[in-house]
Amino acid sequence: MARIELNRLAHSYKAHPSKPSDFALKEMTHTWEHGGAYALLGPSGCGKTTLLNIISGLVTPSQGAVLFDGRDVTRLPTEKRNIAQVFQFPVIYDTMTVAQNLAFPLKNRGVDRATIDRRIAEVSRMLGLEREMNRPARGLTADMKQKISLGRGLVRADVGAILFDEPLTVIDPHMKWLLRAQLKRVHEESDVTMIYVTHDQTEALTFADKVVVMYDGEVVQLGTPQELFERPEHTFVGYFIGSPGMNVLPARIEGDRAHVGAAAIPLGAGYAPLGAAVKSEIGIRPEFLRLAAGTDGFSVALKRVEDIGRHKILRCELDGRPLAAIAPEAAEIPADGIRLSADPAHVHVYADGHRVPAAGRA
Ligand SMILES: Nc1ncnc2c1ncn2[C@@H]1O[C@H](COP(=O)(O)OP(=O)(O)OP(=O)(O)O)[C@@H](O)[C@H]1O
Repeated sequence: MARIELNRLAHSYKAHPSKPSDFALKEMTHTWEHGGAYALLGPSGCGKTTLLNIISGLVTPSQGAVLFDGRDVTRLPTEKRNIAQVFQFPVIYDTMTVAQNLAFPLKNRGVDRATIDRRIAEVSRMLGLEREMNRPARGLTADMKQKISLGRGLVRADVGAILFDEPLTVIDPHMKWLLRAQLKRVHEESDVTMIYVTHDQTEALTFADKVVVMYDGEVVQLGTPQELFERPEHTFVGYFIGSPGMNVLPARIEGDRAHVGAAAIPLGAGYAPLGAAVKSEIGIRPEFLRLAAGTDGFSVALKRVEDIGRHKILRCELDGRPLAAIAPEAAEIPADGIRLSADPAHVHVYADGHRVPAAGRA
């Protein structure tokens, strides 16, 4: 188990970085609690692998420190950090059997035979590899090889953290679900800190207790799946998480009203003026919009209705911008124009992408 602290950490691959865009990782300070299951989530190029490699010791950061349980490990090589790693593609020995591959990290550290046998039996059961144990790794499918890689990551009981870099990329979709559920169970049983890199929100939300959302070299939010859903701290989080993502609309904020074109949308509380220089927007998740009766709410142009079984997605436009709303499966959708209303407690205000706290609301 390890508590991982990132202290004013930043990294540039350039020798002489001079501007923010030279940094693959912009300055961040975070503590990741021991025993937590964290997912690093973000689009390609946002810096996830760079951050993971700094934690594992493959990359030395150009600024700041990494501490494991209070000990500065910034300049320690990977093998001195007491971590296990699982990469995107299988890293196994083709000439060894499955059992020998699983035993390798333990044998390497001089663990006794009885413990090795017990651990590889546990891990093989967990991953459904029992029947393959005596087969040579060569010739196994990519799926199977990656399971062995996962097993090698999980086999040591003494590691402080296990780092996974998109470990299920080569696994077929059905098996992905099973393995993710197994990893979650392993985490619950072992209490080891796990950090799991992915660009897939489903993978992140089903695996992690805490999701670290990265965008353009920054951690834009670190929160539980529910926090990311209910209170996105950045428009990117709102847009990236959820299906469909949060509606983000340019808006003029006046006290407790947001004006989008002709629509005046009530906010949950009053806001101080944002200033003319900032890009002011509101964010409303489709789940918090509903069909309004009579003259309630605001008028939108309905473009199409998608029936996805559990509910309907109303694809609308407000002031020429797309706006999605979720309606119950049984809802009658009027053909002659619709009005929507938003739950004011779930209308967020953003200045230059960052959520603005309301006066009187956290
Ligand atoms: N060894 C390197 N040398 C120079 N630039 C690099 C190096 N590795 C990554 N970068 C750059 O740093 C930025 C962050 O890359 P990184 O691989 O950390 O992102 P990522 O979120 O893991 O992306 P992906 O999901 O595609 O792996 C990108 O602009 C990338 O081009």
